[in-house]
Amino acid sequence: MSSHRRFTGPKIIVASHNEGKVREIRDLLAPFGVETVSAAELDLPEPEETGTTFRANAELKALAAATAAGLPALSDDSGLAVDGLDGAPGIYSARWAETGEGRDFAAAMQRVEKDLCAVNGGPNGNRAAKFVCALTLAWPDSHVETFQGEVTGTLVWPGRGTQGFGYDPIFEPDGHRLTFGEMDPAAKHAISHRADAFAQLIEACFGDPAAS
Ligand SMILES: O=c1nc[nH]c2c1ncn2[C@H]1C[C@H](O)[C@@H](COP(=O)(O)OP(=O)(O)OP(=O)(O)O)O1
Ligand SMILES: [Mg+2]
Repeated sequence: MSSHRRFTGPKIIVASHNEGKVREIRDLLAPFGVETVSAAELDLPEPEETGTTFRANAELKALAAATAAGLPALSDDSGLAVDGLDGAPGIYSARWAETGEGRDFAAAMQRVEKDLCAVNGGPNGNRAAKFVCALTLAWPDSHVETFQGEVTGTLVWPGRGTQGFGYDPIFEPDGHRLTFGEMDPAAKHAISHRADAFAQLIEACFGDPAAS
């Protein structure tokens, strides 16, 4: 018997204001016939990410949307954690790109590379990193289910590819020679941190109850 609460649909809020993420989450939910509406489409406010962990931020974003709109909401808090930088930028991955008027990921990637070269004494050395994703499904009564996924890889410089979003051009997942920026969306979805967390969410909250 699973102790997870199941999603009984039909409609879910994708509690994110990041278009790249919303697109990926919609792709990942597509096989389950769930109707989605994004927080941006509902004009929901973007809550301040005051948590100190991916989990805490995912939970506060999903709860804010679910309680405001009276519908189950799915959030994603994610980021790039670089081994040699003690896990930075981590939960600050979006904030490293903040310019005051929008986001500049070219600048954020440059900052990662500069900091890593400073630590390593040059472009070689330990370039291991991972992407982490916490997904929370929250209900209007404040029940939450949270799952965390990750994918390990290596940082390349300069970045390559124009697919995906955020830090994708500099991240080469282990066992692959393409960066996430060079991969087709389907190839990224097969191995990403978001897909890893998603598989756990689907199994716990969307799977066939008779099968568990
Ligand atoms: O697959 C990814 N490929 C590349 N970069 C990624 C990925 N996943 C997270 N990231 C980076 C960029 C993103 O902006 C930040 C997450 O920050 P995070 O606060 O969770 O999301 P966000 O502010 O962009 O949207 P929102 O909070 O409305 O969901 O980490
Ligand atoms: Mg955010």
